Amino acid sequence: MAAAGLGQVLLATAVPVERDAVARAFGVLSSQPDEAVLGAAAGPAHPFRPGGTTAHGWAEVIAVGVGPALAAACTGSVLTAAALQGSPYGLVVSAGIGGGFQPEAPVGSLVVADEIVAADLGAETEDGFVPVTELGFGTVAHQPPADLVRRVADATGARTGAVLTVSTVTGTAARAAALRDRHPTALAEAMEGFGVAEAAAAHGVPVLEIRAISNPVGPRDRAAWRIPDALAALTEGFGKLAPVLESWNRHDC
Ligand SMILES: O=C(O)c1cccc(C(=O)CC[C@H]2O[C@@H](n3cnc4c(=O)[nH]cnc43)[C@H](O)[C@@H]2O)c1
Repeated sequence: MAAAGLGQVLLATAVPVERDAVARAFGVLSSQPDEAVLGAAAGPAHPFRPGGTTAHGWAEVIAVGVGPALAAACTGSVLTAAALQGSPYGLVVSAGIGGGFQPEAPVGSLVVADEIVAADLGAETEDGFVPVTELGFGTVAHQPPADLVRRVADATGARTGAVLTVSTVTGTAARAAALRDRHPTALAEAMEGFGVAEAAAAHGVPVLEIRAISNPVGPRDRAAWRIPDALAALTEGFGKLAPVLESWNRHDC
């Protein structure tokens, strides 16, 4: 595999609580102002200004916003800025909480993506969903480095499978079943992975996605989301991951 250990690791979460849960694993707190991520909710400022958390000097943890579009734009901005400064990132990790397909990915478990899939990028037809690739456009999936995925799974006990990126959180059993029909290896869904992966691919940088499961994918029951448990799992998982990511940073794989 090509040399990939030549730059820092960019850890991209959606929201500040996820960013802080990851940063806690490295014993640091964020220097990124929350209002830089929360955007309209916090005032008229631009939704993102770079400036994150340095962890061990080899990783940066930032919140890039909710949804694939904002995540792609913010991640791309950070990767471009780093490249222009002559210190490009060597790996990007999309991280945070997510919904888990049951029973394979229970609440509180960790999932590492062997494939990052845009699950609703396409067209609805009388015959069902058609991905953009079948319409002759773009891409709908990115593959993280298999060797790194295996090492992450070995270090953390994370389950390995496809992680779907959706723009609409699944809220019915029918939708969950349709997604699983189309993506039999899917273990989780979230809202940023594919956007982060597109930005990384545009820069020729490898990507990972790691999700701590906060809720089942299925009928909407927001009160049942176990966000604190998932954030704790995220912190614990990244605590175990530090040596794996750091060695990826130092060596060719
Ligand atoms: O209450 C809602 O329905 C809702 C709608 C949009 C976003 C949220 C968040 O809490 C955002 C945080 C983050 O969580 C990820 N996530 C967690 N569970 C799921 C899921 O079942 N399906 C998709 N994404 C999920 C996602 O990456 C968000 O960025 C709540």
